[in-house]
Amino acid sequence: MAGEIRIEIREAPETGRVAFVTIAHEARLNTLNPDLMRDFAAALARLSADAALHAAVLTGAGPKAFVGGADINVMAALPDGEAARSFITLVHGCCRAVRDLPVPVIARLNGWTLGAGLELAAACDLRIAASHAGFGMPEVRVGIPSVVEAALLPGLIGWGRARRLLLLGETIDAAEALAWGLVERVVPAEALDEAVLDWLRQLGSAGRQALRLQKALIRQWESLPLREAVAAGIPAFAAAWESDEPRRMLGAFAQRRR
Ligand SMILES: C/C=C/C(=O)SCCNC(=O)CCNC(=O)[C@H](O)C(C)(C)COP(=O)(O)OP(=O)(O)OC[C@H]1O[C@@H](n2cnc3c(N)ncnc32)[C@H](O)[C@@H]1OP(=O)(O)O
Repeated sequence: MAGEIRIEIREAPETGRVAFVTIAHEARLNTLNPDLMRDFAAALARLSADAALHAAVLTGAGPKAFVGGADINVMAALPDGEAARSFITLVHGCCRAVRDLPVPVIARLNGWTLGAGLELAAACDLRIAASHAGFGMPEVRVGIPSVVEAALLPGLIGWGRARRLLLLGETIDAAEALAWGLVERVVPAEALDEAVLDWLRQLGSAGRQALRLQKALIRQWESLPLREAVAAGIPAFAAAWESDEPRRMLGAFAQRRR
């Protein structure tokens, strides 16, 4: 089936080592089919093992879409519930692979971000959108519920707005997505790469181990009751001292103050 996953590793002193992951199925708005999803999850699993990686950027090929959703033609041909279960497990596997990447992942939303595409974006740690991008969960309009990582949406935008996306199938523009908290930044398309670079530089100036510990802790905070979420921070803080990063970076700060 058409489409591919492109991985490019770029390394620069101000950003550290960064993986640029592109979902490339431009003719079909980078929609997700089973082969593409298997390749995506496998590629991200390989990236997870890269101990020198500092951050990742996830985007879609071309100017029109980040990901236009799961492939409707494939879903229309699913013969039964068992096949549907396998298909949605692949979608979930892609979102989980993003969440499981131990480094911060920036979603570079270069256009339509719909259905499974919005779930992938929600699975990222930071979202930046081009001003022409559009967002929505049109599943109910094609007779299916929004499931798996759609469950992240209420945490981002609240239950009322999530219901507007999930039940009304509303499509919103980038300005509204920013106002709702669905994305963290919106810029004109021609400024998208510079804005991504700006975030990568900020991540690049932070400790690699600290970012990894922070991402893992945020994931725990998302699912734990408050008391356990707070307690989970203590071993995470202690774990930071397993490398020389805190001593080195705290020491450098103290040195500059002197
Ligand atoms: C478990 C997860 C489920 C889901 O994700 S459900 C959500 C699925 N997504 C959607 O419902 C969006 C469907 N697409 C659209 O409504 C439109 O596209 C847009 C409004 C996003 C863009 O419209 P325009 O700019 O006119 O582009 P275009 O000509 O419609 O699309 C270019 C090519 O992409 C194919 N395509 C678009 N979305 C999908 C899709 N989700 N699955 C399969 N193909 C898709 C089209 O058919 C066409 O292809 P061709 O030129 O061969 O006709």
